[in-house]
This record gives sequence, structure tokens and C-alpha cells, in this order.
Amino acid sequence: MKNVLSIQSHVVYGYAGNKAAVFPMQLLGIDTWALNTVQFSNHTQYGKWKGMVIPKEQIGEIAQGIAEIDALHECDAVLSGYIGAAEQGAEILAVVAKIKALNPNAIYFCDPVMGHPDKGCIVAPGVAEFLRDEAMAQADIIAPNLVELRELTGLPVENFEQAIEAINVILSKGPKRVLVKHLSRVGKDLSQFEMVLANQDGIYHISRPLHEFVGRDPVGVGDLTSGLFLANLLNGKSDLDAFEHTANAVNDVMSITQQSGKYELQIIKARNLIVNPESRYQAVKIG
Ligand SMILES: Nc1ncnc2c1ncn2[C@@H]1O[C@H](COP(=O)(O)OP(=O)(O)O)[C@@H](O)[C@H]1O
Ligand SMILES: Cc1ncc(COP(=O)(O)O)c(C=O)c1O
Ligand SMILES: [Mg+2]
Repeated sequence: MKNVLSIQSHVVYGYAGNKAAVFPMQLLGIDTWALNTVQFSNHTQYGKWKGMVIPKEQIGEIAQGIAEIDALHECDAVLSGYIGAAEQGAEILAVVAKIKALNPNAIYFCDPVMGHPDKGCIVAPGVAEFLRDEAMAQADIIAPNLVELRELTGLPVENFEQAIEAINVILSKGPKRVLVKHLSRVGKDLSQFEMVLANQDGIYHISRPLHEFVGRDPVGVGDLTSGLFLANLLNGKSDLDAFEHTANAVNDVMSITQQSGKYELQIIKARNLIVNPESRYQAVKIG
């Protein structure tokens, strides 16, 4: 059994952060240790929420507690996502360093969740700078969306070619794999939902249908995507197989969510499809 320390938000109602990642990773057979950066009533794209950011000291203390029962070396990967306050950043990187010292094979997967001006995803001040200036260089895998790709590289990224250039810039800064979890407006076909995966061997592209949601699109898709991709890799899948399974499982969750007419991701309803997706979209090697 592989173990992941998943450091992200907790929402009591609905699915984002750890709520969108932990159960799907468990479904794939990964023991997921959820460490929450915030506890909110609901995700921030409702425009209002209650709850608190967890004090930054909790992150190191919880890891220390696990070390003191002699279990921290069992951690195979750290996954970080939504951060509640910039000061939590240094604590997360210290935990990553501590785990890597105990288990040199452990990896750090950084989902660089940033604020999204058009969508109302609210992230605390300084978090984007922390992700760009400190976390990116430490990450073995990083999974930006288009907005995050621009912020991490400082490049405008107005088209597909520029997205590939930006990915190559990130690959020169430390991460060994870059998963662009949503190409959005710089995709090849704006009527599709597209992702790119780049590693040392090449660049892969995958397209899946863009579903129509009435009013607003569900939140937590990026968190679900990152969790599933990491879980697949820990299960020993090749990068290509992990990428395809992730795209197909997330597409099935989106289909069920859309058919149900819901705003929150229908992760529980789609549980069997997360394990065995019905979709069969395939990635294409493009470089
Ligand atoms: N197949 C799909 N059809 C339509 N919308 C989708 C699909 N998959 C994801 N989305 C939407 O696309 C958006 C992706 O958000 P974005 O901020 O670009 O990336 P991320 O969720 O990865 O951080 C979300 O609003 C999500 O609901
Ligand atoms: C509390 C919380 N966690 C995580 C996220 C990230 O969600 P996504 O996967 O859509 O980027 C958001 C976005 O609004 C959020 O409000
Ligand atoms: Mg996101």
C-alpha cells in the first residue's frame, strides 16, 4: 500500500481540495493522509463561506507527531493544493524535506492552486508568489492550469506553442513532470477540454468533451485531477497510462455531475467510474 500526505483545504459541504482528492485516491488503493490547510463551510467560489485557516504550526506538528510514532518514513508522496495563508508554504516545504530525508524515494506533487480572477477562486495574498518562487523548484511534479502556467513562468501564454514553451521553462527549473490540467483558451480546439503532460521523454496531449453546465462550472476538478494522476503513478502506471486514466475518470465524473444537474462534483455517485472509467479517450504524443 502506498501512502500520500495530502495537504489541502477541507470543505465541510461539497467537494474541493482534500474532499475532491482523498476519496478518489483511496478508491485507487492509496492510503491518503489528509492534513487540512483550512476548514471552510464550502469552497470559495460560492463567494461567501465560514470557517478558518488552520494555524501554520499545525502542519509541522502533525508531521512531527507521525514521525514520533515512527510512521513518517512510510510516506511515499506529499501532495499540496489549496493553501490557506502564505506562511503555511514554508511549513509544507519543511515537511517535504523531512519526509525526503526519511524516504529518499518520496516525491513532492505541487498543485499550484492560485486565485482565478474570472471565476472567484479566492486564495490568500502571497500564495502565488510562494508557489512561483519557492515551491516550484522543490516539486517533482507540478500541475498548473492556464492561469497558473502564466503566473509560474511570467510568460503571457496566448497560444498552444507558447504553452509548450512555458512548460519547458518549468522543466528547466526542477520539476520532472508538468501536467497542465486545463489548457483552456490556448487549447487546439476550443470545443474540447484539453490537457498536456510533459516529462523527460516527451509531450502528450489529450482531448475530452467539454460539457455544458447551466450557470456555473463545478469546482474541485483540478484537485480531483491532481489526486488521481498521483495515485495512478504510485500504482506503478506509466505516465501515459496514468494520464489517460485520469482524463477518462475525471470526464466520467463530469458527465455524471452534468447529467445530475448539480454544481458540486458527484464524486460518490461516480465512484465505480473513477476506478473503471467508461470513457476511452487516448493521449497523443506531440513532441
Ligand atoms: N469536461 C468538462 N466540461 C466542461 N467543463 C469542465 C470540464 N472539465 C472541467 N471543467 C471545468 O473547467 C474548469 C477548470 O478550471 P481551471 O481553473 O481552468 O482549472 P483547475 O480546475 O484545473 O484549477 C472548471 O471550472 C471545471 O468545472
Ligand atoms: C477551498 C478551496 N479549495 C480548493 C479550490 C481549488 O479548486 P479547483 O480544483 O477547482 O482549482 C478552491 C477553488 O475555489 C477552493 O475554494
Ligand atoms: Mg485549480
